[in-house]
Amino acid sequence: HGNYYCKDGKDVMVHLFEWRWDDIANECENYLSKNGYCGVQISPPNEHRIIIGGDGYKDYPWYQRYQPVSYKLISRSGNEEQFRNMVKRCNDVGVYIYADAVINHMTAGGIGVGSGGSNWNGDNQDFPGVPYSDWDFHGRNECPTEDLNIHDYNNPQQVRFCRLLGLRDLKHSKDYVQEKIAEYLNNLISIGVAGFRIDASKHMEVSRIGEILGRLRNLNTEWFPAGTKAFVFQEVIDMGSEPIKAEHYFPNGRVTEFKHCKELGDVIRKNNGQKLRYLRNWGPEWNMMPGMDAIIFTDNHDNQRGHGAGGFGSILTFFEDRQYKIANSFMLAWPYGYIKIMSSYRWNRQIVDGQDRNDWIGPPSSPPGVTKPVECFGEWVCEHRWRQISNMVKFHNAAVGTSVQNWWDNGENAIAFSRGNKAFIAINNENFAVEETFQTGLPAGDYCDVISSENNRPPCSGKPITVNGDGTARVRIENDSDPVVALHV
Ligand SMILES: O=C(NCCCOc1c(-c2ccc(O)c(O)c2)oc2cc(O)cc(O)c2c1=O)[C@@H]1CCCN1C(=O)/C=C/c1ccc(O)c(O)c1
Ligand SMILES: [Ca+2]
Repeated sequence: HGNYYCKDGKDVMVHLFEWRWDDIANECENYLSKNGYCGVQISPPNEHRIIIGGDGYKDYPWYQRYQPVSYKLISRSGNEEQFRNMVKRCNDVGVYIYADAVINHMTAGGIGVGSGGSNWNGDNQDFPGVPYSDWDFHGRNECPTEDLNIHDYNNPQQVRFCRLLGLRDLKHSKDYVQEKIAEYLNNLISIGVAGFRIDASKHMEVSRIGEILGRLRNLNTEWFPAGTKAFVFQEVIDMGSEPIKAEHYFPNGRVTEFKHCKELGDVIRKNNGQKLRYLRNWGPEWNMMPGMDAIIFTDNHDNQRGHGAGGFGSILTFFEDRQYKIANSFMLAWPYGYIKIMSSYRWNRQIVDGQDRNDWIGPPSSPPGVTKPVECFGEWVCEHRWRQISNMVKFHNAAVGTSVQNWWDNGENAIAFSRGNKAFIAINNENFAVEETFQTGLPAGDYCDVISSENNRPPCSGKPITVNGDGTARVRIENDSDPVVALHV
């Protein structure tokens, strides 16, 4: 489904996790459109539950956005008018919006009022804001477990038809349910949204997702060519140990490749004695899905908090900034998959017995529960603005369509390669500096290392690099906080 994915060879997306719509609109105009980004994954725009844990603990957790109350466009990120404004302003500068579609479920048990003022009652599965009623959800007829919750991820029937952590599970076999979901997604499309992340796809049957996608209209011709279909990627957390596989979902569109972030984290952390030179055959030979089907990332909103594959031992995050820059530099330099850069907010991580006690904490807010405007590099990490990452997006765009050539490694944890005659990168994950004369594949001339410099050509605010007539260059890669050197035309 959907082949629309930006244009002019750009294809890097950023997940502006928990950002407000007004702030995203500003970021599209002021930064993303000027730095080679072409897509934004936004937090779920629909009305959601407001979770108060009580006595200040677990109040307004980030995952309240993943408990829908209705499909009204009123959430912690803003109202419908602000949403429309954001989509228009971003589309007008060629940065497209991919909405996080939470369509497997509604809230868990309990009752309350959602972020848009709609009443909801999870106990008797009544969501008047849609409306959904009891018969729109899976029950004893479909789910085999006593408490209607998922207990066994090796049982596809439980995974699809029982409740994920008590979340009321929509019955997608019903025409009405498919109609309401399609109505929601088509509303987003008519506003100008370019595609969707289908949340918790593992918990829906492939065919039902396909039927829902079959009900979608083509993209809005104010910004997209007539007949363009939504770009869809499905979240399927598949680390290879469960019967439900990512490739089952290929007929519907692309799929998140969670093996990517775990394996890359393990290599860069040197887990089990792994070496950077192992990345020479990075891609399907590492048991990952074909690049054309893969949405890849170094971390995401869930596993950056220690959940999911590998816990804290594998996934790299902004907390591990030196290794994180290596991971993102490599990901952006290597020709595999569709890349999604994570952009986070800071929280007070407190790992106790392998679990972050604060893994629930929501975005910066004042008063509690009301998200603050974004200020990069303070409470908002803005990884996508880090020079070492955003300049590598430009590297990625300059290298589009070229293959890996001139691979070099020192047998251990220092590697280098070029991308055709467009770009060259050297990465040093040793604990000593590396200095070599490399074949860069680049035309002779003066370049700037884009990891330390703003520009790729002189005048250089960082390291100048001269490429000789034979394409070689003498390069020294420190083992400091920026252990990468990258050049591109
Ligand atoms: O301990 C938790 N969850 C139990 C582990 C199951 O994790 C969840 C998974 C999940 C995890 C691993 C899998 O292999 C899998 O198929 C599904 O997907 C979700 C998707 C949602 O839309 C809403 C959710 O609450 C969840 C969820 O709880 C905490 C507290 C509640 C939310 N949560 C969380 O940890 C929330 C996690 C979360 C939320 C949104 C996501 O898109 C996501 O991928 C994970
Ligand atoms: Ca389900």
